[in-house]
Amino acid sequence: MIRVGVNGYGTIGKRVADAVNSMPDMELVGIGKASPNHTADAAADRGYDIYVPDGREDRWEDVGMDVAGDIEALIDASDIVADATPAGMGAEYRPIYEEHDTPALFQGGEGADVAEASFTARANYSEATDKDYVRIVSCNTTGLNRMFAPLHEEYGVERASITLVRCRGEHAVISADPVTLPSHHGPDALEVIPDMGPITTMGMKVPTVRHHFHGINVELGAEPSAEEVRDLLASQSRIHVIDGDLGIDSGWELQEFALDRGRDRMNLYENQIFEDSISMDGQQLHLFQSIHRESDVVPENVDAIRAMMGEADAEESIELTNEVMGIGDI
Ligand SMILES: NC(=O)C1=CN([C@@H]2O[C@H](COP(=O)(O)OP(=O)(O)OC[C@H]3O[C@@H](n4cnc5c(N)ncnc54)[C@H](OP(=O)(O)O)[C@@H]3O)[C@@H](O)[C@H]2O)C=CC1
Ligand SMILES: O=C(OP(=O)(O)O)[C@H](O)COP(=O)(O)O
Repeated sequence: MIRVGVNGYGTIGKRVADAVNSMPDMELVGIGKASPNHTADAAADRGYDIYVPDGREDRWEDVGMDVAGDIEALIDASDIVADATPAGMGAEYRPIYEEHDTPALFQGGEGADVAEASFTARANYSEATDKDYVRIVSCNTTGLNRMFAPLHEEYGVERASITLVRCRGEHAVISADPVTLPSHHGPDALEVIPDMGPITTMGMKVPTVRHHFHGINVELGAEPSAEEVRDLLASQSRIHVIDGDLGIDSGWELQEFALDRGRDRMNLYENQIFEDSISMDGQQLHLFQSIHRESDVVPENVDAIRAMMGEADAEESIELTNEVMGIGDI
């Protein structure tokens, strides 16, 4: 059994904790959380032990919530920690993980230099084998890498130009995010698949929630038909090619789709590629895909834990994770 601590129990951490807790080869030691709010209450209801930053115990006791110890106790009790603290805080925690000699994996809000490798299971699982510090790239970059990896293996990705429309749920404006180019996604994709052609990514943000959209243009090293590309992408276990007849064209429809399929927390772990958008013009591939920002990195966390612990190869880990989480059942 791999004993896993999940430090940070927000959007990503709560999903990673549930996934770890459901794996037959893992034991969830507990979760790290700062404030004793409703999310903490829900974690306690799920039976998760809660560890809090040193010095905060009184706040929890004041509202009658049990604390199992401080975060350093969580780190000590764990074989590995999945860090899902707010962007940038993982880098502050890294020296503490090192002091406790506990390997850790980080999320995409951290810079590449927080870890020894950046990770997407489909693309570079073995890069994380026996490493102590690994970064799961962001939700958008994970979605790009899952698409790039089979295209690059089959045809070669000679160059790509991607427009990312990122859901940010903030003010009712559309903005460049950031104005400078490229956004971090292209460089991060190349951290994972370094031998692809230049990748230019342009980020925008819009005031909506849960689902990012990507307008994709990839120049391939061959001229397959749109049907061949469709079949290749549909054969990937973490890509769902949405049948055009289903009438899905928005993040709202995708949320309904997830709920109707009984997905916990509206999770859609798979890239959602719109079948009717897949087009080829010579070597140029165009398509639209959507990424559920809250959940696509969750199976990647599970696989990275196995890779870092040297417990399984890529195929074994991905298959087990998919089976337990119901990935590919839609
Ligand atoms: N949100 C998303 O859709 C995605 C996020 N990511 C990345 O995942 C990481 C986590 O993001 P997200 O889940 O959104 O973050 P959230 O803000 O939702 O959650 C952060 C968690 O960390 C806890 N926390 C705060 N301070 C501490 C501390 N000192 N020690 C331990 N825990 C602490 C928070 O507790 P409390 O609530 O009590 O303050 C909260 O539980 C970031 O790197 C982000 O960029 C990647 C893909 C998608
Ligand atoms: O949506 C996200 O997080 P955030 O909006 O909570 O910062 C993910 O971290 C992915 O963002 P990005 O891949 O566009 O950087």
